[in-house]
Amino acid sequence: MELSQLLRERRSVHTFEDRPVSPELVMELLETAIWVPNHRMTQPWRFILTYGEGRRKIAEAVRKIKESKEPDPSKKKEVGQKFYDKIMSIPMILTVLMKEDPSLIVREEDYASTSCVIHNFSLLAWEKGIGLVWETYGWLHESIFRETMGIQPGEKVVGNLHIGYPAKIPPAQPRIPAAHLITVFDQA
Ligand SMILES: Cc1cc2nc3c(=O)[nH]c(=O)nc-3n(C[C@H](O)[C@H](O)[C@H](O)COP(=O)(O)O)c2cc1C
Repeated sequence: MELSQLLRERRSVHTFEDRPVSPELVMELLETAIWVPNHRMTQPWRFILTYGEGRRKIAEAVRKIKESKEPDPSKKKEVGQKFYDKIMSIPMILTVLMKEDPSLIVREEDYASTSCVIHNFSLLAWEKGIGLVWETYGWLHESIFRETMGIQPGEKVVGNLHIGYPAKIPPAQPRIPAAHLITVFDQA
């Protein structure tokens, strides 16, 4: 597939077939995805790959978080179970972490590079028929989740990528043409 077609046709995918994704394939794609521009070559990223029975760790952590936040005691169990089931319905989750440099400038550059890794990975996956969505829900920053995943102080959770074979591909969301957003200086 032409790169331009791949870029235009990729979508964020939210619902997946009940079909496993090969961890070997994901690792192979990730090895290519990390070839991003990276000022100072800090390579600040780290990844946690969760699938199969491993998903129960995340599902249990989310259950605890959601139960603790539900004010109505009669609804706690139901709400916790809903989020537990949601996590268990996702074939694979890639948690993307980034070392947070004390310098704001370096941190911003590092976040830009890590975002490039994620998008590279997302395009490579799409080329193989695998969909994903980059999720940044609030509970990524809860201590229960961090402890469950062994996330160290000074590591930023950039996102959870929900990965799987798409059950449904959402329609494209329109983009403002770049031509409407560009200022050109071509004369003195
Ligand atoms: C930094 C970032 C965070 C995102 N967080 C979420 C999220 O928490 N939940 C979600 O459904 N989509 C999330 N998305 C996906 C966007 O909603 C999606 O890219 C956008 O709707 C455009 O759709 P498309 O990717 O199919 O073109 C995120 C995307 C980015 C780049």
